[in-house]
Amino acid sequence: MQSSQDNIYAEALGKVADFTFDDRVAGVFSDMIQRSVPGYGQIVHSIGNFAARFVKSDTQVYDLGCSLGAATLSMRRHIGGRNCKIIAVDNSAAMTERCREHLNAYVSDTPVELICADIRDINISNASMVVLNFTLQFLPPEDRRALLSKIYQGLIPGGVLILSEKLRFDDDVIQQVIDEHHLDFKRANGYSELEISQKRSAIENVMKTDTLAIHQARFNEVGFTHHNVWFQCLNFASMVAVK
Ligand SMILES: Nc1ncnc2c1ncn2[C@@H]1O[C@H](C[S@+](CC[C@H]([NH3+])C(=O)[O-])CC(=O)[O-])[C@@H](O)[C@H]1O
Ligand SMILES: O=C(O)C(=O)Cc1ccccc1
Repeated sequence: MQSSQDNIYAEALGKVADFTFDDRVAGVFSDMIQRSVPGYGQIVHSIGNFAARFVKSDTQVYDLGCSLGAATLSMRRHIGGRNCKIIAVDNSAAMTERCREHLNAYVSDTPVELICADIRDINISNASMVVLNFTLQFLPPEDRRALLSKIYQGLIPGGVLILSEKLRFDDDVIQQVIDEHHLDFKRANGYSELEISQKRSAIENVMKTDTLAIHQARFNEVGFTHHNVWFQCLNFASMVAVK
């Protein structure tokens, strides 16, 4: 298990291709997400605490878009002895291969079923907790509501969804102020102007962010009556919804 520094966009690329979760990205993903997403470590840590409170015996737990398994590992540490299964799903083979190594590096009595599949195609049932930690933003916007509805239907009463997302803001001034602050965070973490602008070009077609109002409306549409932001740092927020 080897984790390297992200220098994917360090050299000038003639044409910047759309961002994909390929082998190169998977190899540096841990470094990339920690240097790009303020609050990521705190969110992953807190997901473990939510699991300790919400995960019920004899139920299932889902980590949708699990990447290297950070949220799965955090939850698994807190839910031993409950006869639960964690179902971790990602459609990147490069990610799931590395995720398997991470999961195998620790012992636990909670089995993890790791599936390389599209989260739009899996069944969700008997779930006491579902995590979408920075994954929904990569689905085509028109597919997001159906996924959230499937999650709502698959949760048991009292079950919880943790949804973390990069936000966009309707107010242009606020958008600019917060975006610039986020870029300062990336600069402070060692990313150059070239890396920042090439990464931006790479993700602009594949990551269509929603406003908080859109997330709230969607929660209501699919049936969640209890939901709120529980963490926000700049344009990165994590929401909790309870069935
Ligand atoms: N349709 C899809 N089906 C399955 N997986 C998908 C799909 N679309 C994207 N992915 C996967 O969603 C993950 C998003 S990263 C999640 C971080 C992780 N949750 C973490 O807590 O470290 C967030 C980021 O890179 O900002 C990638 O691994 C994709 O392959
Ligand atoms: O890098 C960024 O600016 C982001 O918005 C977050 C991100 C982090 C990791 C992969 C894709 C997007």
